[in-house]
Amino acid sequence: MQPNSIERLEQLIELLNDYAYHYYVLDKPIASDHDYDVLYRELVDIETLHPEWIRPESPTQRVGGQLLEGFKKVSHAQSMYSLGNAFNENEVAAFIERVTNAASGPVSFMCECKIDGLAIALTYEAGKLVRGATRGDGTIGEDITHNIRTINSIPLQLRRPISTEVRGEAYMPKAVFAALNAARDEKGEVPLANPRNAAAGALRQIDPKMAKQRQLNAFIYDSILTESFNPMSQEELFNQFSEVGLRTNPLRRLCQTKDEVMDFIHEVGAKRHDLPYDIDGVVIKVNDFQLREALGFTVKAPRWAIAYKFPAEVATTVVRDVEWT
Ligand SMILES: NC(=O)c1c(N)nc(OC2CCCC2)nc1O[C@@H]1CCC[C@@H]1O
Repeated sequence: MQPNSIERLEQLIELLNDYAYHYYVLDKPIASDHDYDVLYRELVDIETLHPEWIRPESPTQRVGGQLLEGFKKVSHAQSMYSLGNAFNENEVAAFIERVTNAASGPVSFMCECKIDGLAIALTYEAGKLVRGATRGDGTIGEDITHNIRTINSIPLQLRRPISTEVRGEAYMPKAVFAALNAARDEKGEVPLANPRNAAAGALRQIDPKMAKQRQLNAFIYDSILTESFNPMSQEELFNQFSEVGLRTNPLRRLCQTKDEVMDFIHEVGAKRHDLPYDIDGVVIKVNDFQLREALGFTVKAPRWAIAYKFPAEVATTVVRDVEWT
């Protein structure tokens, strides 16, 4: 294969995107940073020699050059629903009872961490990322493709050439939030209030270079054009997401009873402070898609899911000991 050939360019894109999948999506690197950097440099060199060969799915294209004036509006093909809330075990029990009464047999529930970030919608055509949008009011969002592309765990090209729209949560990892605030403190700048606001600010940046600096991450949890996926359940949908290269949160559990749901809620609640991301609860979803179909939606939210919210935390303000002179 010729060194500066289009075949070599295509091979490098495939290789580098595969390395990125293992590193950012599976969190299991298969190449050293050095090896990645050497190949990345080779790709940049070929693209510099032949700019007409540059592909949108090339890893060198994550940070675009042109700045937008503003954000285009996006009307969601299917509403991005919100979730009804449950604040205690009784309300969880009531949800489970209501759903079980509507079912013809035992119901299983997929329980997921409720990531405290921003809902996003990603559109892929023939496996290539063509659009990223905010939830907005659930019906109309904003086109933030240029910033979505800077999130390393969101593939620019799926591992299967499918066309679909998937939904998930973009968030700022706690460690990134702490580092950004330390840097701002150094410069005497006002600190960011919390990771959620910081992520919202990042996705609203006009300049993708600024968004990239915010080092956001994302988990995918839903899809609306499921003809590309043919899942019978949330469990299967998560497995199919992984197969095509989409990142999902492994901290989830399929539960058969209210007690198992509550056990998961208590376990996640106990480890909440050690998680690398902020959560504000647990989302409890009917696993089976046929039962979801039967239950349907209210105007605002699905009848087949509920968000158990953790009690608001008491902000412990540390009062410094005053040196009495
Ligand atoms: N924040 C989350 O981690 C989360 C999740 N794990 N799963 C869902 O499922 C959707 C599917 C249909 C209705 C809710 N939604 C989530 O967050 C939503 C986005 C908008 C309102 C909720 O925060």
